[in-house]
Amino acid sequence: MRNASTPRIAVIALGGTIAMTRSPDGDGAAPELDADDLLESVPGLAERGVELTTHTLRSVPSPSLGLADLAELTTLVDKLADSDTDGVVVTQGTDTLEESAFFLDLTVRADIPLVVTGAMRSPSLAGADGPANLLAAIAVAAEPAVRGLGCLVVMSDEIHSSRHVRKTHTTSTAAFASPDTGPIGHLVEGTPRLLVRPEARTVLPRPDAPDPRTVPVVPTALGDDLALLRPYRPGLDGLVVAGFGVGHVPEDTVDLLATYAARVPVVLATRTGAGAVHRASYGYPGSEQDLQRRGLINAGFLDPFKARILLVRLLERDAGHTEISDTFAALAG
Ligand SMILES: NC(=O)C[C@H](N)C(=O)O
Repeated sequence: MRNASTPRIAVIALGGTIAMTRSPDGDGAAPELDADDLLESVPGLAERGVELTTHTLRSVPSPSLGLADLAELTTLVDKLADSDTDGVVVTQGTDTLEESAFFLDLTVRADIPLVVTGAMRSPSLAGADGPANLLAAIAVAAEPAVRGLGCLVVMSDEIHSSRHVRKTHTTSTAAFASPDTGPIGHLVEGTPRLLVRPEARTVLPRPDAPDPRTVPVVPTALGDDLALLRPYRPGLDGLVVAGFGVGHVPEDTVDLLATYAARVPVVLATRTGAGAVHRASYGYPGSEQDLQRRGLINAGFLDPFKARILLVRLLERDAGHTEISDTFAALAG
């Protein structure tokens, strides 16, 4: 019989480097390992006093994950929470981990501890970080104090809120950081210690069936007149512009962006990697003030890729311009 005080943690594997092996013929690493294999590689797991269930939902590199996969993942997490699961750990590739985590934060109904983790080094490399990250993630998922905090990311013994965390390095095992806030906690001798609480989460109801939307992220670049968006492309449902600095674009792209903003939601984020888009610091054509006067929506602290996830989720439920800008204002800071 199950001991009622033993936390019951579900581990859901999606693939990624944490689950990759190298083929003997010299090809690079590719996902092979399932959730059971991942747990077998974790030293000290038996002493953690948790009961584990495993689910291998996908076995893909994370660049190939899609919103339909995340919708299915959300359904599974909510289903597990409705059974007797106390916490959930999702393992996936690190390339898109910050987007998945934010999607889950916006979408999962349940308020059980939910943690996403991965690895920068595959199991066959010296100093593979997957087992330590998985052990730490399980410890956080088993921690009742993180209940209700939304989806968290645990990497390198740091606990991050999904709203602020970013992959900031291509290879370092310390690739994950929250440039605007720092980590919300750490693992100290294997035990989660929360230092601050993340901002309250917003949960957006899910549509009954996946309803894909076409929303590209378009970065600005010196001398680029956004030719890819010309002539006007009616197939786009929305746009996220990753502008310069606090939210700027070249003057010769302003009319084009205003044309889009008159028809579809256009969100203004920053390509800098940290800090918020401003509202009224600059007043020249192409400044953040000019663009917001022309209908662009301020992404606040949300980076362009998370802004896209939020916009897609809002469009999926047919939110209008006012609801979209109100949600961004409330959630993006
Ligand atoms: N470190 C990783 O997991 C990178 C890998 N390309 C992935 O995202 O699946």
